[in-house]
Amino acid sequence: MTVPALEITGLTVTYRGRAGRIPALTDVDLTVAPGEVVGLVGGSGAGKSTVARAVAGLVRPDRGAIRVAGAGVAGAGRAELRRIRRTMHLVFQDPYAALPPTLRVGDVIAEPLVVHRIGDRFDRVAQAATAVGLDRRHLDRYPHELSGGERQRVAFARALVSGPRLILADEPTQMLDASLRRDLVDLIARLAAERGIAVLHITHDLALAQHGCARLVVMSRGRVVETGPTAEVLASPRHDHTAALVAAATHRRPQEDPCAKSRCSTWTSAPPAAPTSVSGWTATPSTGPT
Ligand SMILES: Nc1ncnc2c1ncn2[C@@H]1O[C@H](COP(=O)(O)OP(=O)(O)OP(=O)(O)O)[C@@H](O)[C@H]1O
Repeated sequence: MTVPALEITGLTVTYRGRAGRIPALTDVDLTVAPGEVVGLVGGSGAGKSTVARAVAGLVRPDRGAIRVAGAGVAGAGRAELRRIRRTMHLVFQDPYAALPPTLRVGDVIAEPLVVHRIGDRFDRVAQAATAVGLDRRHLDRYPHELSGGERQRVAFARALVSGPRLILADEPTQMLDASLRRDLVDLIARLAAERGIAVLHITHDLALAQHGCARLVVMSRGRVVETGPTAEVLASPRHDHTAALVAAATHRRPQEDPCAKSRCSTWTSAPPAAPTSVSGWTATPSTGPT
């Protein structure tokens, strides 16, 4: 049997702060297979981001098990957690805040290679950039010199560069223009299919989930209330919360349907060819960081 890229069982998380105890997750079960894109949907405060934070080891669960490609996250020591983190990557919703502004894009993408002491940096960065459809000339620019859509592609190139088994994408389309959202979802689906990367895609947008996620996990108030193939869940929701989400999404369309705009297919086409002569990150490998 294939080992799931992500397997969560009985995950329970409580935040403790000045406001007291806030139960964020209760007995959450969830799996993502290699190459599968699973949409994690639910209303605001349902606990979706807390799932991603717990998987990344950023919040400590009260109980439950989290396994990434078979390795346990909860209770892992620092060295083991570091090793597990090499196999997964988080992409956040805000491509403006997530990228270090003082680094050139090539160095931004290379960061995980530096952190995890992985060699062949020049080639890996160039391959990751090409995979997300970035022109190599972007590598010498700074994040503020890119559009929002390009920055989010940089975020995905950085996620890809160390060869992860799992990408946790927390509302990655949220800050993008509607016309670019579906392009990003197509990119995620392609990366999963071509590279066998498992993706947990957290989103509010059911139209995007329908387009890019094979399976949905629906959360409400810290619990998983429904899960199943996306088409099935959306066509005949079994839980009231799912039905309400579907009704709200149906009501919003078609004005907010990102597919209504003509730029939807931009990223689905072949990535642009790399230029042959430029400087810095795009120069010969010997001048690039290693
Ligand atoms: N750092 C924190 N300290 C205390 N409570 C928190 C913290 N982060 C989140 N919460 C609470 O935990 C619950 C789940 O929050 P979470 O951010 O996981 O939900 P979400 O489904 O991702 O919401 P959204 O879609 O609005 O981002 C909410 O009640 C939230 O107020």
